[in-house]
Amino acid sequence: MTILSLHHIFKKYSQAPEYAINDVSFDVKEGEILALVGESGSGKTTLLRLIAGLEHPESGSISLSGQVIVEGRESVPAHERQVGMVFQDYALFPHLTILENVKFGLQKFKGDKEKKVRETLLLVGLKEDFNKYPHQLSGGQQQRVALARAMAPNPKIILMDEPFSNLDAMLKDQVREEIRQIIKKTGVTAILVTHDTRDALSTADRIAILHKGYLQQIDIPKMLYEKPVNPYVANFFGKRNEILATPTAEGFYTPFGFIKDKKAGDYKGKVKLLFRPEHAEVVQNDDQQLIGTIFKVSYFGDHQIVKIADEEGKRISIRTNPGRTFEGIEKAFFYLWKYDVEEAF
Ligand SMILES: Nc1ncnc2c1ncn2[C@@H]1O[C@H](COP(=O)(O)OP(=O)(O)OP(=O)(O)O)[C@@H](O)[C@H]1O
Repeated sequence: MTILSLHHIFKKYSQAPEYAINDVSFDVKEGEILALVGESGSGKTTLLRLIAGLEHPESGSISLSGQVIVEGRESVPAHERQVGMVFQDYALFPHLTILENVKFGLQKFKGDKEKKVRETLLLVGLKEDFNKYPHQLSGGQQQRVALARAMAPNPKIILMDEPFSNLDAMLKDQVREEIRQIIKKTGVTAILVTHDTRDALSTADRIAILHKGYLQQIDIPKMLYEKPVNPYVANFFGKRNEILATPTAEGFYTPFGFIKDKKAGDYKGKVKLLFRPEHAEVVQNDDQQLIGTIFKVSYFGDHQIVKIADEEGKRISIRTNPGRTFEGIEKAFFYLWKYDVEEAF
Protein backbone atom coordinates (compact mmCIF):
# COMPACT_ATOMS: atom_id res chain seq x y z
CA MET A 1 0.00 0.00 0.00
CA THR A 2 1.24 3.47 -0.86
CA ILE A 3 2.07 5.62 2.15
CA LEU A 4 3.71 8.63 0.50
CA SER A 5 2.94 10.16 -2.91
CA LEU A 6 4.65 13.09 -4.58
CA HIS A 7 2.94 14.60 -7.62
CA HIS A 8 4.67 17.01 -9.98
CA ILE A 9 6.75 18.78 -7.37
CA PHE A 10 8.62 21.91 -8.49
CA LYS A 11 10.89 23.82 -6.12
CA LYS A 12 12.96 26.92 -6.76
CA TYR A 13 14.96 28.79 -4.12
CA SER A 14 14.43 32.51 -4.43
CA GLN A 15 18.05 33.44 -5.16
CA ALA A 16 18.77 30.44 -7.39
CA PRO A 17 18.67 30.68 -11.20
CA GLU A 18 17.49 27.09 -11.72
CA TYR A 19 14.81 24.92 -10.18
CA ALA A 20 16.22 22.66 -7.46
CA ILE A 21 13.41 20.14 -8.06
CA ASN A 22 11.82 19.70 -11.48
CA ASP A 23 8.51 17.92 -11.86
CA VAL A 24 9.30 15.06 -9.49
CA SER A 25 6.63 12.41 -8.88
CA PHE A 26 6.93 9.06 -7.12
CA ASP A 27 5.22 6.79 -4.59
CA VAL A 28 6.68 5.05 -1.55
CA LYS A 29 5.10 1.83 -0.25
CA GLU A 30 4.42 1.16 3.40
CA GLY A 31 7.40 -0.52 5.09
CA GLU A 32 9.70 0.26 2.20
CA ILE A 33 13.22 1.72 2.45
CA LEU A 34 13.81 4.14 -0.39
CA ALA A 35 17.23 5.67 -1.05
CA LEU A 36 17.47 9.04 -2.77
CA VAL A 37 20.80 9.23 -4.54
CA GLY A 38 22.50 11.75 -6.78
CA GLU A 39 25.61 13.85 -6.90
CA SER A 40 26.05 17.01 -4.87
CA GLY A 41 23.44 19.62 -5.73
CA SER A 42 21.08 17.15 -7.42
CA GLY A 43 18.27 18.04 -5.03
CA LYS A 44 18.25 15.12 -2.56
CA THR A 45 18.20 17.18 0.61
CA THR A 46 15.66 19.61 -0.85
CA LEU A 47 13.31 16.73 -1.59
CA LEU A 48 13.69 15.37 1.94
CA ARG A 49 13.01 18.83 3.40
CA LEU A 50 9.93 19.23 1.21
CA ILE A 51 8.53 15.97 2.57
CA ALA A 52 9.39 16.98 6.13
CA GLY A 53 7.75 20.39 5.68
CA LEU A 54 10.97 22.36 6.17
CA GLU A 55 10.68 23.72 2.61
CA HIS A 56 7.66 24.45 0.44
CA PRO A 57 7.30 23.75 -3.28
CA GLU A 58 6.18 26.24 -5.93
CA SER A 59 3.66 23.67 -7.15
CA GLY A 60 2.72 20.02 -6.85
CA SER A 61 1.19 17.95 -4.10
CA ILE A 62 2.31 15.48 -1.44
CA SER A 63 0.12 12.95 0.38
CA LEU A 64 1.16 11.02 3.46
CA SER A 65 -0.93 8.14 4.78
CA GLY A 66 -3.95 9.25 2.72
CA GLN A 67 -3.77 12.85 3.95
CA VAL A 68 -2.82 15.65 1.55
CA ILE A 69 0.01 17.46 3.37
CA VAL A 70 1.03 19.74 0.50
CA GLU A 71 -1.16 21.15 -2.25
CA GLY A 72 0.66 23.91 -4.08
CA ARG A 73 1.38 26.60 -1.52
CA GLU A 74 -1.01 25.19 1.08
CA SER A 75 0.60 22.80 3.51
CA VAL A 76 0.33 21.05 6.86
CA PRO A 77 3.08 22.43 9.18
CA ALA A 78 6.13 20.25 9.77
CA HIS A 79 5.32 19.45 13.40
CA GLU A 80 1.88 18.10 12.46
CA ARG A 81 3.09 15.75 9.74
CA GLN A 82 4.23 12.84 11.95
CA VAL A 83 7.51 12.60 10.12
CA GLY A 84 10.69 11.51 11.96
CA MET A 85 14.02 13.06 10.96
CA VAL A 86 17.54 11.72 11.47
CA PHE A 87 20.10 14.35 10.59
CA GLN A 88 23.57 13.81 9.16
CA ASP A 89 25.32 14.97 12.35
CA TYR A 90 22.60 13.20 14.46
CA ALA A 91 21.76 16.59 16.08
CA LEU A 92 21.70 15.08 19.59
CA PHE A 93 21.58 17.54 22.48
CA PRO A 94 25.04 17.31 24.10
CA HIS A 95 23.80 18.36 27.54
CA LEU A 96 21.04 15.73 27.62
CA THR A 97 21.50 12.03 28.40
CA ILE A 98 20.56 9.31 25.91
CA LEU A 99 17.28 8.87 27.75
CA GLU A 100 16.50 12.59 27.79
CA ASN A 101 17.42 12.96 24.13
CA VAL A 102 14.91 10.31 23.10
CA LYS A 103 12.31 11.61 25.55
CA PHE A 104 12.61 15.01 23.87
CA GLY A 105 10.92 13.57 20.78
CA LEU A 106 7.94 12.49 22.88
CA GLN A 107 6.67 15.84 24.05
CA LYS A 108 3.21 15.19 22.67
CA PHE A 109 3.10 11.50 23.54
CA LYS A 110 0.17 10.64 25.80
CA GLY A 111 1.29 7.34 27.42
CA ASP A 112 4.16 6.42 29.76
CA LYS A 113 7.07 8.34 28.19
CA GLU A 114 9.83 6.68 30.22
CA LYS A 115 8.61 3.20 29.24
CA LYS A 116 8.36 4.18 25.58
CA VAL A 117 11.89 5.59 25.61
CA ARG A 118 13.33 2.42 27.14
CA GLU A 119 11.42 0.20 24.72
CA THR A 120 12.62 2.19 21.72
CA LEU A 121 16.24 2.25 22.89
CA LEU A 122 16.14 -1.52 23.31
CA LEU A 123 14.56 -1.84 19.87
CA VAL A 124 17.48 -0.04 18.25
CA GLY A 125 19.84 -2.36 20.12
CA LEU A 126 21.19 0.07 22.72
CA LYS A 127 22.09 -1.77 25.87
CA GLU A 128 24.24 1.05 27.18
CA ASP A 129 23.69 2.95 30.36
CA PHE A 130 20.90 5.27 29.25
CA ASN A 131 22.23 8.01 31.54
CA LYS A 132 25.36 8.44 29.43
CA TYR A 133 25.81 11.58 27.35
CA PRO A 134 26.20 11.57 23.55
CA HIS A 135 29.96 12.30 23.66
CA GLN A 136 30.45 9.10 25.68
CA LEU A 137 29.11 7.01 22.78
CA SER A 138 30.64 5.79 19.51
CA GLY A 139 29.42 7.22 16.20
CA GLY A 140 27.33 4.11 15.56
CA GLN A 141 25.71 4.32 19.01
CA GLN A 142 24.94 8.01 18.59
CA GLN A 143 23.24 7.19 15.36
CA ARG A 144 21.05 4.62 17.08
CA VAL A 145 20.04 7.22 19.66
CA ALA A 146 19.12 9.61 16.83
CA LEU A 147 17.12 6.83 15.19
CA ALA A 148 15.40 6.00 18.48
CA ARG A 149 14.49 9.66 18.97
CA ALA A 150 12.97 9.78 15.49
CA MET A 151 11.13 6.48 15.92
CA ALA A 152 9.80 6.85 19.46
CA PRO A 153 6.71 8.96 18.56
CA ASN A 154 5.64 6.30 15.99
CA PRO A 155 6.02 8.49 12.91
CA LYS A 156 4.40 7.58 9.61
CA ILE A 157 7.74 7.82 7.88
CA ILE A 158 11.39 8.34 8.84
CA LEU A 159 13.64 10.59 6.79
CA MET A 160 17.40 10.14 7.13
CA ASP A 161 19.89 12.62 5.66
CA GLU A 162 23.26 11.00 4.86
CA PRO A 163 22.95 8.66 7.86
CA PHE A 164 26.24 6.88 7.27
CA SER A 165 28.52 9.71 6.24
CA ASN A 166 30.01 10.29 9.70
CA LEU A 167 31.04 6.68 10.19
CA ASP A 168 34.41 5.27 9.26
CA ALA A 169 34.56 2.66 6.53
CA MET A 170 34.92 -0.33 8.90
CA LEU A 171 31.92 0.64 10.99
CA LYS A 172 29.84 1.67 8.02
CA ASP A 173 29.24 -1.84 6.62
CA GLN A 174 28.10 -3.10 10.01
CA VAL A 175 25.91 -0.09 10.84
CA ARG A 176 24.22 -0.15 7.42
CA GLU A 177 23.13 -3.72 7.99
CA GLU A 178 22.00 -3.04 11.57
CA ILE A 179 19.99 0.03 10.61
CA ARG A 180 18.32 -1.87 7.81
CA GLN A 181 17.38 -4.67 10.22
CA ILE A 182 15.99 -2.26 12.81
CA ILE A 183 13.88 -0.45 10.21
CA LYS A 184 12.60 -3.72 8.77
CA LYS A 185 11.85 -5.15 12.22
CA THR A 186 9.66 -2.19 13.11
CA GLY A 187 7.99 -2.07 9.71
CA VAL A 188 8.44 1.69 9.53
CA THR A 189 8.78 3.34 6.13
CA ALA A 190 12.07 5.15 5.57
CA ILE A 191 13.65 7.43 3.01
CA LEU A 192 17.38 7.91 3.21
CA VAL A 193 19.47 10.40 1.32
CA THR A 194 22.96 9.38 0.32
CA HIS A 195 25.55 10.20 -2.30
CA ASP A 196 27.20 6.80 -1.75
CA THR A 197 25.90 4.16 -4.13
CA ARG A 198 27.07 1.38 -1.80
CA ASP A 199 24.87 2.75 1.00
CA ALA A 200 21.94 2.75 -1.35
CA LEU A 201 22.55 -0.65 -2.91
CA SER A 202 23.04 -2.40 0.42
CA THR A 203 20.34 -0.70 2.46
CA ALA A 204 17.42 0.24 0.23
CA ASP A 205 14.59 -1.75 -1.28
CA ARG A 206 14.32 0.78 -4.09
CA ILE A 207 16.53 3.64 -5.24
CA ALA A 208 15.55 6.95 -6.81
CA ILE A 209 18.26 8.73 -8.79
CA LEU A 210 18.15 12.51 -9.09
CA HIS A 211 20.15 14.61 -11.51
CA LYS A 212 19.84 18.40 -11.62
CA GLY A 213 16.52 18.15 -9.82
CA TYR A 214 15.04 15.67 -12.30
CA LEU A 215 14.10 12.15 -11.27
CA GLN A 216 16.01 9.87 -13.63
CA GLN A 217 14.79 6.45 -12.54
CA ILE A 218 13.26 4.79 -9.51
CA ASP A 219 13.49 1.03 -9.22
CA ILE A 220 14.94 -1.92 -7.33
CA PRO A 221 18.78 -1.94 -7.29
CA LYS A 222 19.05 -4.84 -9.72
CA MET A 223 16.96 -3.07 -12.37
CA LEU A 224 18.91 0.17 -12.04
CA TYR A 225 22.11 -1.73 -12.45
CA GLU A 226 21.01 -4.04 -15.22
CA LYS A 227 18.44 -1.91 -17.05
CA PRO A 228 19.39 1.75 -16.64
CA VAL A 229 17.04 4.03 -18.59
CA ASN A 230 19.80 6.38 -19.71
CA PRO A 231 23.62 6.68 -19.72
CA TYR A 232 23.57 8.90 -16.62
CA VAL A 233 21.96 6.16 -14.52
CA ALA A 234 24.19 3.50 -16.09
CA ASN A 235 27.37 5.36 -15.18
CA PHE A 236 26.16 6.33 -11.73
CA PHE A 237 26.69 2.80 -10.43
CA GLY A 238 30.29 2.54 -11.59
CA LYS A 239 31.83 3.32 -14.91
CA ARG A 240 31.14 1.14 -17.88
CA ASN A 241 33.78 0.19 -20.43
CA GLU A 242 33.37 1.60 -23.90
CA ILE A 243 34.68 0.00 -27.06
CA LEU A 244 34.22 1.76 -30.37
CA ALA A 245 33.01 -0.71 -33.01
CA THR A 246 32.01 -0.90 -36.66
CA PRO A 247 28.92 -2.97 -37.35
CA THR A 248 28.51 -5.38 -40.28
CA ALA A 249 25.75 -7.87 -41.07
CA GLU A 250 27.63 -10.57 -39.10
CA GLY A 251 28.93 -8.69 -36.09
CA PHE A 252 31.10 -5.88 -34.73
CA TYR A 253 34.68 -5.07 -35.68
CA THR A 254 36.48 -3.72 -32.60
CA PRO A 255 40.13 -2.81 -31.87
CA PHE A 256 40.27 -6.06 -29.83
CA GLY A 257 38.89 -8.28 -32.57
CA PHE A 258 35.59 -9.33 -34.12
CA ILE A 259 32.44 -10.10 -32.11
CA LYS A 260 29.93 -12.29 -33.91
CA ASP A 261 26.48 -10.82 -33.30
CA LYS A 262 23.55 -10.66 -35.73
CA LYS A 263 22.25 -7.63 -33.82
CA ALA A 264 25.04 -5.61 -35.49
CA GLY A 265 23.05 -5.66 -38.74
CA ASP A 266 20.58 -3.21 -37.15
CA TYR A 267 23.22 -0.46 -37.02
CA LYS A 268 24.73 1.62 -39.83
CA GLY A 269 27.33 4.02 -38.40
CA LYS A 270 29.95 3.44 -35.72
CA VAL A 271 28.68 2.22 -32.36
CA LYS A 272 29.87 2.02 -28.77
CA LEU A 273 29.78 -1.34 -27.01
CA LEU A 274 29.20 -0.65 -23.32
CA PHE A 275 29.83 -3.20 -20.60
CA ARG A 276 30.65 -3.37 -16.93
CA PRO A 277 33.91 -4.96 -15.71
CA GLU A 278 31.95 -7.96 -14.41
CA HIS A 279 30.24 -8.54 -17.75
CA ALA A 280 33.40 -9.74 -19.46
CA GLU A 281 35.58 -12.77 -18.82
CA VAL A 282 39.30 -13.31 -19.27
CA VAL A 283 39.88 -16.83 -20.58
CA GLN A 284 42.86 -19.03 -21.30
CA ASN A 285 41.86 -20.59 -24.61
CA ASP A 286 43.05 -18.74 -27.65
CA ASP A 287 40.02 -19.49 -29.83
CA GLN A 288 38.26 -16.50 -28.30
CA GLN A 289 37.34 -13.57 -30.43
CA LEU A 290 38.96 -10.77 -28.48
CA ILE A 291 42.56 -10.22 -27.51
CA GLY A 292 44.53 -7.37 -25.93
CA THR A 293 47.70 -6.58 -24.00
CA ILE A 294 47.61 -6.85 -20.24
CA PHE A 295 48.43 -3.39 -18.98
CA LYS A 296 47.92 -3.77 -15.25
CA VAL A 297 46.41 -6.17 -12.70
CA SER A 298 45.07 -4.69 -9.45
CA TYR A 299 44.25 -6.92 -6.52
CA PHE A 300 41.33 -5.98 -4.23
CA GLY A 301 41.06 -8.99 -1.92
CA ASP A 302 37.77 -10.37 -3.14
CA HIS A 303 38.43 -9.64 -6.82
CA GLN A 304 41.02 -8.38 -9.29
CA ILE A 305 40.71 -5.82 -12.04
CA VAL A 306 42.66 -6.59 -15.18
CA LYS A 307 43.29 -3.65 -17.47
CA ILE A 308 43.65 -4.66 -21.08
CA ALA A 309 44.83 -2.31 -23.82
CA ASP A 310 44.22 -2.32 -27.57
CA GLU A 311 46.99 -1.52 -30.05
CA GLU A 312 46.53 2.19 -29.59
CA GLY A 313 46.73 1.87 -25.83
CA LYS A 314 43.02 2.42 -25.16
CA ARG A 315 42.10 0.38 -22.07
CA ILE A 316 39.19 -1.57 -20.73
CA SER A 317 38.79 -3.13 -17.26
CA ILE A 318 37.64 -6.67 -16.59
CA ARG A 319 36.85 -8.14 -13.20
CA THR A 320 38.23 -11.60 -12.41
CA ASN A 321 38.26 -13.84 -9.37
CA PRO A 322 41.14 -13.17 -6.94
CA GLY A 323 42.80 -16.55 -7.44
CA ARG A 324 43.78 -15.98 -11.07
CA THR A 325 47.46 -15.29 -11.75
CA PHE A 326 48.64 -13.27 -14.71
CA GLU A 327 52.36 -13.31 -14.05
CA GLY A 328 54.42 -13.63 -17.19
CA ILE A 329 51.32 -13.39 -19.38
CA GLU A 330 51.40 -10.60 -21.90
CA LYS A 331 48.25 -11.11 -23.91
CA ALA A 332 44.79 -11.81 -22.59
CA PHE A 333 41.90 -13.46 -24.42
CA PHE A 334 38.48 -12.39 -23.34
CA TYR A 335 34.86 -12.27 -24.31
CA LEU A 336 31.91 -10.07 -23.42
CA TRP A 337 28.93 -11.99 -22.16
CA LYS A 338 26.73 -8.94 -21.84
CA TYR A 339 26.89 -5.54 -23.46
CA ASP A 340 24.73 -2.66 -24.66
CA VAL A 341 25.08 -1.08 -28.05
CA GLU A 342 24.73 2.65 -28.56
CA GLU A 343 25.21 4.74 -31.66
CA ALA A 344 28.55 6.49 -31.29
CA PHE A 345 27.76 9.87 -32.80
N1 LIG B 1 18.78 27.49 0.85
C1 LIG B 1 19.11 27.49 -0.44
N2 LIG B 1 19.11 28.63 -1.17
C2 LIG B 1 19.42 28.63 -2.48
N3 LIG B 1 19.75 27.52 -3.17
C3 LIG B 1 19.78 26.37 -2.50
C4 LIG B 1 19.47 26.28 -1.11
N4 LIG B 1 19.58 24.99 -0.71
C5 LIG B 1 19.95 24.31 -1.82
N5 LIG B 1 20.06 25.11 -2.90
C6 LIG B 1 20.41 24.71 -4.27
O1 LIG B 1 19.46 23.75 -4.69
C7 LIG B 1 20.10 22.70 -5.43
C8 LIG B 1 19.85 21.36 -4.75
O2 LIG B 1 20.50 21.35 -3.50
P1 LIG B 1 20.39 20.16 -2.44
O3 LIG B 1 21.08 20.59 -1.20
O4 LIG B 1 18.99 19.72 -2.35
O5 LIG B 1 21.23 19.04 -3.20
P2 LIG B 1 21.82 17.69 -2.60
O6 LIG B 1 21.66 16.69 -3.69
O7 LIG B 1 21.23 17.38 -1.29
O8 LIG B 1 23.35 18.07 -2.46
P3 LIG B 1 24.43 17.60 -1.34
O9 LIG B 1 24.69 16.14 -1.61
O10 LIG B 1 25.62 18.45 -1.65
O11 LIG B 1 23.83 17.86 -0.01
C9 LIG B 1 21.57 23.08 -5.53
O12 LIG B 1 21.78 23.74 -6.75
C10 LIG B 1 21.76 24.03 -4.34
O13 LIG B 1 22.78 24.94 -4.62
